[in-house]
Amino acid sequence: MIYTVTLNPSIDYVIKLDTLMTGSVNRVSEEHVYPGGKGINVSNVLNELGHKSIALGFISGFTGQYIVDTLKEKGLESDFIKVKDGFTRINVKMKSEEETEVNGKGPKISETELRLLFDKIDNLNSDDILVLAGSIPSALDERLYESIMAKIKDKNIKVIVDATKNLLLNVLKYEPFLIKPNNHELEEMFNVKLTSNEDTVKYAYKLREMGAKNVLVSMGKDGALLITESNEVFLSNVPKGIVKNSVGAGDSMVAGFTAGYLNTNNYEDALKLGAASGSATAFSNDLATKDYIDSLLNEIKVEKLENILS
Ligand SMILES: Nc1ncnc2c1ncn2[C@@H]1O[C@H](COP(=O)(O)OP(=O)(O)O)[C@@H](O)[C@H]1O
Ligand SMILES: O=P(O)(O)OC[C@H]1O[C@](O)(COP(=O)(O)O)[C@@H](O)[C@@H]1O
Repeated sequence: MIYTVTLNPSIDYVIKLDTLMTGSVNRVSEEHVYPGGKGINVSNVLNELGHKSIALGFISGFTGQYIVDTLKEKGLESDFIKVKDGFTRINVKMKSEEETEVNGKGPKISETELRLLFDKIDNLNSDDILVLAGSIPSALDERLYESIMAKIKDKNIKVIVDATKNLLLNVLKYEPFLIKPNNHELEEMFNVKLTSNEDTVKYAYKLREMGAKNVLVSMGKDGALLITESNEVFLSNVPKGIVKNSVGAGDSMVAGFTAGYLNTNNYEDALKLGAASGSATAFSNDLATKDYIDSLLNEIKVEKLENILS
């Protein structure tokens, strides 16, 4: 079974405005509400691609209930822990000339509630896949993903981590199966400016050397680079399309990659399905549908880059 963990889910309130003017009243031209948070998005797109998963994490209040209800309506399985404090956050995504995001903080998680999550993770078996994705509520320890991985390290579970900075760097010693930073997060981690594929591969390879088995760097409209566990390097393009809402593109890529790998055990196929899923979401208001992903697949070209690792 695939388990996704979203410690800090969200309702994504996506609005479109012709112009965003700070300091004045703005009126939206379009508005959409989606259950969000990285692990939940991964579960959604996995479901589209025919792979069942169980969404774990913490929810709270009326906003949390909306997430549970919506996932249920879509036929997704979840096993969230209901926390007492506050409410599941609302993340505002504003689309005008530029994309502006305001992400909420999320509720406080108590020690007892956290222990309940560890109990659930304790029940995972060696054939399972665990996706740890997104930020953690501010009151929780930055080493939380690390503690989860330490707990399951002898179980041979494939762990996929999509997180930033120390949250990600701290887990590398436990050799996650896949990590997916985007190019900006990679720059931030090494305090560098990446100006070429060679540069990106160089820094992505450092994450391989620090323990990650496969490193997938998503680069928005410039596609994605993958360094596999046998140090093969692949570059994927992006298909043609009009960007509507790139929120969730990275999560869709993680889901597509995971589904592709499970389908054929082949990293090129995984990258292709990941790239098609990411772009299909970027070209949609909501997350990608299977039909749309399938229709973009034959436009995805994956190129093997030789002699790029020095
Ligand atoms: N503007 C875009 N045009 C086409 N494809 C895109 C676009 N933005 C994202 N994608 C696809 O989705 C993937 C993940 O997007 P990215 O923005 O890099 O991730 P994240 O959401 O984690 O920042 C990209 O590697 C690409 O395949
Ligand atoms: O947990 P974080 O890092 O605050 O991110 C949460 C946000 O990320 C998303 O999961 C989208 O992530 P991506 O655009 O990186 O795929 C939104 O649904 C959510 O609002």
